[in-house]
Amino acid sequence: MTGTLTEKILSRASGKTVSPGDVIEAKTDIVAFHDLTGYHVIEVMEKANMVKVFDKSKIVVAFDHLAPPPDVRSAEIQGNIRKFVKDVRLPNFHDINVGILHELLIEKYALPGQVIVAADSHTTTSGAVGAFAQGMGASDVAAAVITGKTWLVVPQPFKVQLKGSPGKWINGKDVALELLGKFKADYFNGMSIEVHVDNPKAFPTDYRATVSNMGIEMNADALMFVPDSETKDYIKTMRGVEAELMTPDQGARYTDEYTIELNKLEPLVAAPYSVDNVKTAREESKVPVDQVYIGSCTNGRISDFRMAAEILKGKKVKARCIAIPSSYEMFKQAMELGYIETLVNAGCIVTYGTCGPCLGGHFGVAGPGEVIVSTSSRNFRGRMGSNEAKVYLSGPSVAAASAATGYITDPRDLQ
Ligand SMILES: CC(C)[C@H](C(=O)O)[C@@H](O)C(=O)O
Ligand code: SF4
Repeated sequence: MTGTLTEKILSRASGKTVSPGDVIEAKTDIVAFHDLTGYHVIEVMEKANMVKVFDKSKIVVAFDHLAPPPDVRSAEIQGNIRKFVKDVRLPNFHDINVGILHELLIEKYALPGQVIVAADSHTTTSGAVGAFAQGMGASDVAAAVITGKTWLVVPQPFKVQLKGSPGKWINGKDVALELLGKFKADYFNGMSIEVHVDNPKAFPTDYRATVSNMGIEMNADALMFVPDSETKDYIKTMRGVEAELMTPDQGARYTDEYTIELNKLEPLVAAPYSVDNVKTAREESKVPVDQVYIGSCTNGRISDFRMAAEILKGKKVKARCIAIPSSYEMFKQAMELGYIETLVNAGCIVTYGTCGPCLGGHFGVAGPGEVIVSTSSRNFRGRMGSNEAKVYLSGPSVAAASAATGYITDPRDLQ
């Protein structure tokens, strides 16, 4: 058999050789939920009178959407989930001070070759380390929590090849937006995207996580990076673990493929109101900006804060700027490296470990008529607050440069 990564992972997980289109039952290596959907997952289990867990060590719970609770209802929901976690004695529980679920999954749990399901669409993020990771609804996740199994349709594999090295201000977001601009938001429906990186160190795990995260915006079932030396180093550095790499076989057959020359990419944005309304940042440079958000499970990692700090060093922001590293670990690293100090001196508001403004939840909801530049995942109408707000998605360099000037700005155009 000459399998793709998708086929190899799903063959292992189902105990038989699979092909695209097969409906399979797969063993799950990690099952996860957060506060907002966890509430429903537990409700489904309770209503079915099946409050049991297939393997406590394989369940991950994190509070992020409602962290810290913005209202009484959120505090109540978190209280109920805390009680569940305590009653069932789940060891992998992360309260409001640890981070966004998807960030914690790649920092602490996900491994190449695993099957991961979680009650959140951006579960694809764990594809950054070569896991087949898919978001599911609360009932499917409840079933996986109870049985350790899930059902899947084996997707059609699509290959993306990344060649060369990206320019100074380019990161994973520009690759994700390049794919969205080229193929549009529904093209990859029923497919899994496998990204092969020619030069592993030129495209680190932080960047990969952004692309995998946006896999769901492309409608892909999964977006996995073929694990390589960079994956091994990342897992070793973050957890001290030697990861085993599962990779596609030589000669694996893909439905189609597409090559991106990283050095040709320009800083991109997705203009309102769609993730695939992609333009260069320069094309939108006349647009005045009210608020900038640097953070989320899409782009809240240390390399994002490095870029933002490099741009904002010694400057004062001209648009309100909210900056939220995606976890305690990312915040701590950013603090130790001086990035938090740089951002605070530039006039940014900084906290950590919340989804907050990404989904218009709290900590900086967009008002009517406001223009927001955000490093997060989605820009549809109403996503970050008012239906009359306009959200432009970008990577951290465009976001920070836009905060510095008060207009959408390509970082290469900064004085
Ligand atoms: C609230 C949750 C169900 C949702 C998701 O599934 O993605 C959220 O995280 C988002 O980004 O829109
Ligand atoms: S940060 Fe945004 S995209 Fe990520 S899980 Fe939270 S709401 Fe969803």
